[in-house]
Amino acid sequence: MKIGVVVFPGSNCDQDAVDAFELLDKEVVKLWHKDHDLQGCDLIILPGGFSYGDYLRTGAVARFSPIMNEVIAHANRGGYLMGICNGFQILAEAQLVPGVLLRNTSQQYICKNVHLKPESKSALLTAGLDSSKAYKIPIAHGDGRYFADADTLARVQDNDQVLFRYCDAQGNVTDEANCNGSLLNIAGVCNAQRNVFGMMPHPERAADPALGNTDGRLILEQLVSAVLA
Ligand SMILES: NC(=O)CC[C@H](N)C(=O)O
Repeated sequence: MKIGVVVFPGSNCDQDAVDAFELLDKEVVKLWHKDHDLQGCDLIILPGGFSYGDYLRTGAVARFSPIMNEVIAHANRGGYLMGICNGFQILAEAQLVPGVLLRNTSQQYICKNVHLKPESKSALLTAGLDSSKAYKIPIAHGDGRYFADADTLARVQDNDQVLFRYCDAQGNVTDEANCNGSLLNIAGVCNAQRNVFGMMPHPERAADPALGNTDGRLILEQLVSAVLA
């Protein structure tokens, strides 16, 4: 199994993603955004950062990077693809996952640990996680407020596509725990086919025991086992 992490101009979490998957003993390569070759990777990661300086809208320019043609074709073939933070914003711009990410209601960039409740029982990323546990994962974003029109939101819920919701440390999904004002506290969603995953929090920044929190590693382990399933 081989993992490819796409590097856009302005990506700043690509090496964190590489390090996190290497800690899981996986083969990881970086894929330059101008390339057209996914190098036979089974799982593609769009990492966090500020691709193209977040100009126009965050993710709006990166969505048109050359490699996105191959990334979209990979997803359409049923290949696994995950976007983290800016990667999630790029997935939304490419309409590979439902909904959009808007400016946080506070109008502030927020950088802190939050808690996540795994939601979807049918998505391989979350089906194996403990739904009674609140996973402590860092966020770092200014544009993380999940929004979708009413029809899309109803479809996402009915179809069990909500991956994570912001909760408190006890696992309660409350308004206070909703750090950025996302609809229904949504922190991550998948596509209807369940092979494309997007989430705002950064599991790759909570994967190394040296950093004192390995809750993110549990999520990345699920991702890897989903690809192997
Ligand atoms: N950590 C990140 O990926 C930053 C995401 C994005 N550029 C934002 O501020 O919303």
